[in-house]
Amino acid sequence: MIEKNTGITHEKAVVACLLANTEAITNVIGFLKADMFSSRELGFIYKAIVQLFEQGKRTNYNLIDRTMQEMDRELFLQMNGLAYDPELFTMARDSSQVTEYALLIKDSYIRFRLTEHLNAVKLSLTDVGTPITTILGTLHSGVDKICNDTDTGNEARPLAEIVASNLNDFRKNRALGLDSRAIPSGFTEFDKLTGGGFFPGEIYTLAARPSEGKSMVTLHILQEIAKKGYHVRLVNHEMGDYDTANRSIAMLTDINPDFLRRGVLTEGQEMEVERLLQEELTNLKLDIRYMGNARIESIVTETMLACKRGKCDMLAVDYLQLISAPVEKGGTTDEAIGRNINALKDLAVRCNIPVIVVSQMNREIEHRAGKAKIPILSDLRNSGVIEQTSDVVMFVYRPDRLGITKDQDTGENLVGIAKLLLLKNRNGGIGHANFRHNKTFTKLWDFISFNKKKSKIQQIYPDQ
Ligand SMILES: Nc1ncnc2c1ncn2[C@@H]1O[C@H](COP(=O)(O)OP(=O)(O)OP(=O)(O)O)[C@@H](O)[C@H]1O
Repeated sequence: MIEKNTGITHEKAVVACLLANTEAITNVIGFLKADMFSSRELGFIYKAIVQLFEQGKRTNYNLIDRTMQEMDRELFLQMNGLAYDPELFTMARDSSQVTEYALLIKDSYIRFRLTEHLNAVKLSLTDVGTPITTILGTLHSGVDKICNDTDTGNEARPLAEIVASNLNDFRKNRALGLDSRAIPSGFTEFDKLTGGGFFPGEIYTLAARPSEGKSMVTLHILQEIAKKGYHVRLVNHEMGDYDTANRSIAMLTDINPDFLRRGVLTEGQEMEVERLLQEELTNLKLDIRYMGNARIESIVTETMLACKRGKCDMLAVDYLQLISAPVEKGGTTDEAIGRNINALKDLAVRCNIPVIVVSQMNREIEHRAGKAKIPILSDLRNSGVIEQTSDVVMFVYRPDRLGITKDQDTGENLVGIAKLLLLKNRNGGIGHANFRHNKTFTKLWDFISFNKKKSKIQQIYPDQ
């Protein structure tokens, strides 16, 4: 038997959590449906919240009220909108419990549907005229329907359905004239190695020694991708918007970063920034978001909303260890960071976008003998779980920063050449991809096209 009051308490708790915390919806939307609520009114509020989320809108009380009015004015007036139950705004709302409560609602709903169904079957048993095979058939089909309606035990999809959806994708990509569904990084060697660049649904961990250039490489890649018309998003935990923008200016103009840091430019430099704004940045869809040590739920929700609005083809997070990672009782920091990177992987899959996550390294490499200090996978900080979850793990490696100016095997000049070392690639090749940088690492270039235009660039940057 369903205990109606217990059910209502959970329903109230879920709605109260969702009203208080807009991010909590991402925890429950995958399995909780409005008709699972036994309270018509609470189910209605939930339905409005879901609709807003599907439209990519961040919820607030006014918006929910308005949406409810639009959805069913009669019911809205009957219950007096969100004012229906003032307790919703005052009851204790521990949003960490929202998934648990929502699962209890789903559980109650299935029990309720099963009870209804079994009662009907029981009744037909008393009718000796109904063949037993019919009764058994009804029993099975009813249980099947409940499972289908609630996605219980039916989360898997038939292979044929998935292949058909892939086929649609193949056709769309060919019609668009694409070589690969991956988003090209702007580094030709990297794209060649990976089969096209960054693949939707995959997570790319980018690590390096301190100040080796992780943030610069990430920003550069996002800029190059945005230049191709993609809408990209950088969530920054380390650098404020002002500094990120200054790095972009330094990358895209010839203004010395020291001037930008001081915040005072010459009139000529101001004109250069003005030109940059008007000619290159106005239509560049690169969104920057400083989030300090925000919780992973905030990053996930904001990104999901941006994706639903068609405003996020790719996400980069700089950097993993600065995302808030509360350690559970008896747990470890590694487990907490593991939960964060798993949530980012899930986000990449659910939104079907590539996610770059910048990560720190541990100090092991500094203790290794020899000059080369070439990173290995176990140099990743919190390495186990990061390595397992990431589809690709790559390191920025700058030999000239270690005083290595010539390749020992090939004799190649390494000054101004950095490498992306791909040490893990679940679905593609591993190896290294070169790129170019100037002496101060304020500008990066594709290795291949740089070589073609080398003489021109050398006139401007003689250190190359
Ligand atoms: N606009 C700029 N202003 C100052 N330094 C810059 C700028 N652009 C590039 N650099 C140089 O690039 C180097 C790499 O910086 P970046 O922040 O990308 O490294 P990181 O590996 O992300 O660093 P951290 O370990 O601090 O996270 C810096 O040491 C700095 O010398």
